[in-house]
Amino acid sequence: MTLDLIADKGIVLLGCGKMGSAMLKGWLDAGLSHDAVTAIDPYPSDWLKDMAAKGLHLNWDLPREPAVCLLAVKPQMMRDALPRLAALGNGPTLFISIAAGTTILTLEDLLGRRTPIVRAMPNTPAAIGRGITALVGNAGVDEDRMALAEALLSGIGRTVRLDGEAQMDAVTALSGSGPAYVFHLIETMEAAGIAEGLPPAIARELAVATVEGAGALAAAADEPPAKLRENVTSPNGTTAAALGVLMDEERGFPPLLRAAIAAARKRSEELSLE
Ligand SMILES: NC(=O)c1ccc[n+]([C@@H]2O[C@H](COP(=O)([O-])OP(=O)(O)OC[C@H]3O[C@@H](n4cnc5c(N)ncnc54)[C@H](OP(=O)(O)O)[C@@H]3O)[C@@H](O)[C@H]2O)c1
Ligand code: PRO
Repeated sequence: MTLDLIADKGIVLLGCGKMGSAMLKGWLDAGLSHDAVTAIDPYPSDWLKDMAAKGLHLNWDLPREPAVCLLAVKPQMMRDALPRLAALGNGPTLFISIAAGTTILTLEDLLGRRTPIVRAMPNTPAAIGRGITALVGNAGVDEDRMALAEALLSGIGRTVRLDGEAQMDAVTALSGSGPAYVFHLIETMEAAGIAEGLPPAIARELAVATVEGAGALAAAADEPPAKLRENVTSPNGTTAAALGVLMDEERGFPPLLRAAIAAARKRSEELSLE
């Protein structure tokens, strides 16, 4: 089973907001044909309407037996929205849900127990092909369908297979929500630079390029992030002065990030019950 199957039988997106659009943009940029895509969204964005003008099927009838249905509505909307696709359950169509918290069991209840379902957690850098998506399948997902899900999701970045669904709440808290933490880091670095006297445009450029470069170096280097941090830190220098604040075990990054990611994980668990 390859991506040719998607080109041939089509892909349906249920919900095409921020994350659905980020993924769709990544696939279209990677060469997926517009007319292989059916998007269902009650209030389509201008971007989605532009894609429809290029051949995407917007709020059309469903294809008879699409290769994939991507479920990208909010978790709270899933029970209202999913019956629209229920006729495709218990068949060959692979369902991929990216909804935070919504469990495979809930999706099986709505679509049928024999439905092949992959639960996946992507992140928004997917829009430029630099996302990372963790995925796990139910018993109906054979190796061919898992490979199809990985091939599709690797079109928008990296993929990682989980050992079990129980890991998904922690993944959501770390990499699903994670880009927001990094964007907030950029915002606060920029604001701190301005407070120290830099013009706003220069502070923004320095903050974005520093995070971009450090992320790329961490991804490319053989050394762990701790060694890369040490390489920046001259004895009794400027970095050591800053890290004295940031690495404080009471008030620095370690307790702050631990609390933030625990809060996100808890919220993901709660969403499974809503
Ligand atoms: N954003 C992220 O970074 C991210 C990352 C990983 C996973 N996720 C997951 O992705 C899902 C979507 O999140 P999002 O941030 O993209 O939210 P979003 O921007 O609100 O997108 C959801 C889309 O679904 C539409 N919708 C609402 N009811 C619908 C229905 N009955 N049928 C079809 N479409 C319907 C919404 O339209 P209206 O706006 O008009 O209501 C909206 O365009 C969530 O389950 C979230 O947990 C998000
Ligand atoms: N955005 C979704 C949320 O905030 C899920 C991960 C990223 O709930």
